[in-house]
Amino acid sequence: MPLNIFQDLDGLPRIILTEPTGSSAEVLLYGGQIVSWKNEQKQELLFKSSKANWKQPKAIRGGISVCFPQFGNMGSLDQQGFTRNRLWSLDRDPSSLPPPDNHSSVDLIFKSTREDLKIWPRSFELRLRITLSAGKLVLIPRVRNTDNKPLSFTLALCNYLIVSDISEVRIEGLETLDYLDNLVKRSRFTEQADAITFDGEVDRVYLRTPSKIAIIDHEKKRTYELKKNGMADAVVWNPWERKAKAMSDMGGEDYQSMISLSSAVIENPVTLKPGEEWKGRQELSTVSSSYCSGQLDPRKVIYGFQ
Ligand SMILES: O=P(O)(O)OC[C@H]1O[C@@H](O)[C@H](O)[C@@H](O)[C@@H]1O
Repeated sequence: MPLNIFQDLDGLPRIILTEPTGSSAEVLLYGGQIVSWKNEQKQELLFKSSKANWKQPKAIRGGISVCFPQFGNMGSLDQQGFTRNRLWSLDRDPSSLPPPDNHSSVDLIFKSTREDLKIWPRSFELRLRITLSAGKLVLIPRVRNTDNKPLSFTLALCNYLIVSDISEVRIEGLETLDYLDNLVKRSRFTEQADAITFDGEVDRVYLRTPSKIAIIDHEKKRTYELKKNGMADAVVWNPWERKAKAMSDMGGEDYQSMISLSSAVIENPVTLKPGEEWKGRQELSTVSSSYCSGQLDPRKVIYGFQ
């Protein structure tokens, strides 16, 4: 059965993915952005700002967006690159990946237009496969160098997740790692805490992280697991109150119910020879936890101990 593409009231073509247990996801062709992921109980898992601007050309504040070919302001392009602010297409030939399941998977592609080539004169194909299954959302980004010279890029899958209260959330899996602190001119530090907790603005690029990171939300009794391959780094961001209030597309109190944890390749940019392809993978899932004074051993979540 073909994919359903809806043109909603905002005029943004969107694709709805569903799967038998009742979970669903919504994907916009604009930016290849995932704007909704609901679990079997129809609870939304992806944060969207209460002041999200659904008008192009800016990406919507929230969901999951692909920042390419530049992370943040680490280059001459606009913040987070330009592909999140462009219209993508359905990829009818996602060759080298097995055929998608039409209900629960979609393949998207972005290729630069003539105008884009003026901003970044490199020829490439950026692909994204989004697959929904019971309790899981899997993203496979791919980049092919279709130019006749080498292509270098940084990339991030910027995930905005809903949490009950940011002050009560812990991130496990990043302890003892080095990070670049975007709030201190990207200075390098080593994480000293047992877990990342939040009591103010955080904007850090953790380097060479393990492939599994957990966000433990005690109040919601929910743990998000992020598993990633091909993307060595992870970005943790929460703007906190002052910055949130200064942002035109973020509600002043929204920072309390979100955490942004991104899979990224930043420290060592990818360089592709002509014709070469890079592939990454990110799997997001939730584990419900009945955490109560130490019942949940976070090491089980991270390392899978029984
Ligand atoms: O406002 P943007 O471009 O979507 O970026 C939001 C944030 O995204 C994070 O990933 C970056 O680390 C932050 O530095 C940035 O402020």
